[in-house]
Amino acid sequence: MLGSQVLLDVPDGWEALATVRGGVLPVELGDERPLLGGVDLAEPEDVASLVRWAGDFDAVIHCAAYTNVDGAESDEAAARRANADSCEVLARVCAERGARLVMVSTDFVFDGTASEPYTEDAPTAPLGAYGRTKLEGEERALAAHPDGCVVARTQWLFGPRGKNFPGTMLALARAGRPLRVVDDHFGSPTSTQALAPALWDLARLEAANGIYHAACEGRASWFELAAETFRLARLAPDLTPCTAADFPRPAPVPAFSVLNCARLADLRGGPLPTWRDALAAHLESSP
Ligand SMILES: NC(=O)C1=CN([C@@H]2O[C@H](COP(=O)(O)OP(=O)(O)OC[C@H]3O[C@@H](n4cnc5c(N)ncnc54)[C@H](OP(=O)(O)O)[C@@H]3O)[C@@H](O)[C@H]2O)C=CC1
Ligand SMILES: Cc1cn([C@H]2C[C@H](O)[C@@H](COP(=O)(O)OP(=O)(O)O[C@H]3O[C@@H](C)C(=O)[C@@H](O)[C@H]3O)O2)c(=O)[nH]c1=O
Repeated sequence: MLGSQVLLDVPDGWEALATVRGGVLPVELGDERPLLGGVDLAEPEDVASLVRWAGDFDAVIHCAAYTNVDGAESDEAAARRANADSCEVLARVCAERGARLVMVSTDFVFDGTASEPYTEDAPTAPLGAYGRTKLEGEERALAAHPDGCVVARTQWLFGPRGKNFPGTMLALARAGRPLRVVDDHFGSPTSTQALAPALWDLARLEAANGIYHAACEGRASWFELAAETFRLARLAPDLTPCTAADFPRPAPVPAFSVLNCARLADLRGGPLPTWRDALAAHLESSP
């Protein structure tokens, strides 16, 4: 989901090369976008060949990951490979080449017991395998490339391509399904369209270093996000709030993971848009 948006938002003066693991390219991006298939980013040989083939580069924005939060509980090794091994492989290559690495991470590195938005230096304590392996990726990337690695932690992503919560809600509602949605977990829904330019800034701005929280402004429960999605889409499904306990899932997840994004706003001269504005823009462009 996010990687395709980053590729669509290449800033003026930059050229980008994107990779996918399978041979199938996201054709809707257009044939002219430079995409390379068959690259496993956790495989040092694949990355070494890629770099030999691509030549000099200034930065890598690492969006690939194992994002099936529940699936990671029963296959942590696969999650670790995608979420941690790949970060170290890329960090080593970037360090050798003097290039910057921006790696995308998650609010799930926190345990969700806070009551105020998490700052970058708040203690991490992931509850499940997805968050644990993402945190390991952060640590291994920063250790391998201390002077040139930037970690961008984001959360609750939605966007025009790929599986995302507002899209799931719209599909279920259009299928006429009654919906019960968790109303006691809170985060900041964030659009890939708002986030991608911020990731490019983290890659471009020499002043950027260390960890940044990068999410849309404002907070919501999943229920509030569903309700706003239906309001904007002019749908009125049978929607009922429930607790997380009413909606059991394999992975333990944080109840409150709102991120304090002041550090990124200082760097860029302003915050990302509110999640409500970002959701409206998303639904206007992909109804
Ligand atoms: N979605 C969300 O709500 C959030 C996401 N994030 C982070 O943002 C980033 C982007 O997430 P999102 O766009 O949702 O991810 P997606 O799940 O949509 O896409 C992840 C991509 O990574 C690829 N991938 C996985 N392992 C490898 C590998 N070893 N080598 C090459 N490619 C690989 C997958 O390929 P394949 O199809 O072959 O498996 C897939 O195309 C991730 O780092 C994620 O952890 C952070 C917070 C929230
Ligand atoms: C489909 C459905 C989900 N839910 C709840 C379950 C869950 O708590 C919440 C969101 O469901 P998702 O499957 O989108 O959640 P999940 O995949 O856990 O979302 C997370 O993904 C990873 C990659 C991140 O990094 C996080 O920031 C976060 O976005 O909605 C309902 O309450 N009712 C429903 O009908």
